[in-house]
Amino acid sequence: MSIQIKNVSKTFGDFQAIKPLDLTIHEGEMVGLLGPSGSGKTTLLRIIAGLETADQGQILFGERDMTRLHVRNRRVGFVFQNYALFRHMSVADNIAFGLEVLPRKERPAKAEIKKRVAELLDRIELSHLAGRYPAQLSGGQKQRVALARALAMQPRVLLLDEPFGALDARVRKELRRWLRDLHDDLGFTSVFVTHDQEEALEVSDRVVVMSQGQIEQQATPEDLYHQPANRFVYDFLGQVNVFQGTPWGQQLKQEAAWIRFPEGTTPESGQLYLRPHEITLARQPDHRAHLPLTIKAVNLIGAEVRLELEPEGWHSDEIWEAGITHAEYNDWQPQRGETCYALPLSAQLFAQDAAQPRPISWLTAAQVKGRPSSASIALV
Ligand SMILES: Nc1ncnc2c1ncn2[C@@H]1O[C@H](COP(=O)(O)OP(=O)(O)OP(=O)(O)O)[C@@H](O)[C@H]1O
Repeated sequence: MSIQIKNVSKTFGDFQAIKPLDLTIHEGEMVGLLGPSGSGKTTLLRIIAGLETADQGQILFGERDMTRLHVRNRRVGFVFQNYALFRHMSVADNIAFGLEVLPRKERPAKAEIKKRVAELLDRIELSHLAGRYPAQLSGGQKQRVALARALAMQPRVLLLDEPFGALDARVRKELRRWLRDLHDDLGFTSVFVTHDQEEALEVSDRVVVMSQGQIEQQATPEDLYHQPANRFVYDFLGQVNVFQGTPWGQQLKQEAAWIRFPEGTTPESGQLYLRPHEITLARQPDHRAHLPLTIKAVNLIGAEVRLELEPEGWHSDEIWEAGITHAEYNDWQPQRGETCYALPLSAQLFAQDAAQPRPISWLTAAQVKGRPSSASIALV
């Protein structure tokens, strides 16, 4: 079932939580609403659900206008962060609840309800815990039951508000993959709210980035990461290293630090944004840049070694970050307090007055082809 949001807005008192916006969610799509706290994600989700009324605009499911339809009649499934399971009911009864309370003429036969619950228990891999009560379950198990309960009603649209927000990182990761599989298997349309970029980028077909009640960008995770529409999106999605400078010939310069722009490109006053994988680290500067950095922290946990770097003799509002492989770490053995130099591979220039960033690349065509996915250390 597709969802169309047309010119919807919402105010609470004199505060505009949602500015007039349009959004189309395609049938079978999984869309993540991503944004900082207070950006209007939950309000938008509640408007889709019918739990909140928009001041203006229309909500369509398929071709059907749902704007004035009560939440009960929209056939949406919900999952919230705080489980909301019935404490006095077993897992199986929790899942069956929505079906049991349907008006008689819509209610499936007892045997059918039993069958559906058994299938769902199997799907959430909790058949062995059917008789347990919520207090006897872990957070991850409770959330799976909450999902099964929503799915029991066979919704065409599943709405999830920070569904895994209260769980620890490992369980969260597991559950979001599991949700994605379930979504693909059952073919419903899902919209979920999160403020976790990694979560949004990992499971969504499309991510809608919101701030201050409006949509900043809607795109596939890949496009969002590689072609951010504006500074807000760039900043919000993952770590970014920022170099603020003014032009000096072919260089963008700040104090003693500089980056030389490739031939054929002109530096402009503004900020150069470089993702951690868009720089390499070296023991010496070269013709591309003079960006001395002090190593502040070395984090060995993960697929690559993360270095936190503080500008030396120049300024950046936030600490810089870069990753090197474990093999490079073993060769180099970087120590806290040591100086190293960042060299740019590619970047986006946000010139002072420009709305759109300008991509800058120091890579040759051959390098672009064989480019590693993480930063690497040039052991010179
Ligand atoms: N019922 C309400 N009455 C008054 N203001 C509200 C109400 N619901 C939401 N707001 C305000 O609207 C804004 C958007 O809230 P919303 O919950 O949609 O944000 P959010 O992006 O989901 O944030 P979070 O990630 O913190 O949940 C906030 O400033 C919030 O205080």
